[in-house]
Amino acid sequence: MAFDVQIPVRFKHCDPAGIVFFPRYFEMINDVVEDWFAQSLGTPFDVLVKENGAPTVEISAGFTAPSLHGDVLDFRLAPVRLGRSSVSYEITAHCGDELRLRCSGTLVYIQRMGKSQPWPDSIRERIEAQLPSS
Ligand SMILES: CC(C)(COP(=O)(O)OP(=O)(O)OC[C@H]1O[C@@H](n2cnc3c(N)ncnc32)[C@H](O)[C@@H]1OP(=O)(O)O)[C@@H](O)C(=O)NCCC(=O)NCCSC(=O)c1cc(O)c2ccccc2c1O
Repeated sequence: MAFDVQIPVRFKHCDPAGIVFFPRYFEMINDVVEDWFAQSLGTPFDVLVKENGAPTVEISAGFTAPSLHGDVLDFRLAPVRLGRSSVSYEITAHCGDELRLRCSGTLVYIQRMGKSQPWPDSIRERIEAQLPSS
């Protein structure tokens, strides 16, 4: 099961050529992950960061076509591997039928500013239910 969210391309995302500048894609990707936690895993980041964190330890992306101011991007996040404290995901963004980006990332549940911690059961159960084999 995947998590879907739309992000409109705004003026703030674009370079002077009118296309999305790549760091803005990484901010969008983080927004998608934040929305996934809040809407699908039952843990908004503002709650999570009070005593914990979820920093990214690995991320890679490929950009297959430019996005323009006014485009609406359909982001899809799917968790692909769940470990003791880590989760790996894949994200795609399409505009209509056109693929704009692919991203793979891993984040780790930590004690605030500290070491990795096992996922709480409430989050683990929700991620497990979304893995491809479920
Ligand atoms: C995150 C670390 C503290 C982990 O180090 P630690 O020594 O505690 O744990 P391990 O090294 O044993 O690994 C635990 C776990 O992670 C997997 N893992 C580690 N590195 C990688 C990697 N490169 N690729 C893939 N997987 C990796 C490892 O296999 C283990 O998996 P298990 O599932 O088996 O447990 C330490 O790595 C660290 O501090 N890294 C730096 C992180 C960082 O600075 N990232 C830069 C951006 S910060 C950021 O993105 C961010 C920060 C926040 O505070 C957030 C808070 C809330 C939400 C989002 C945040 C956020 O995005």
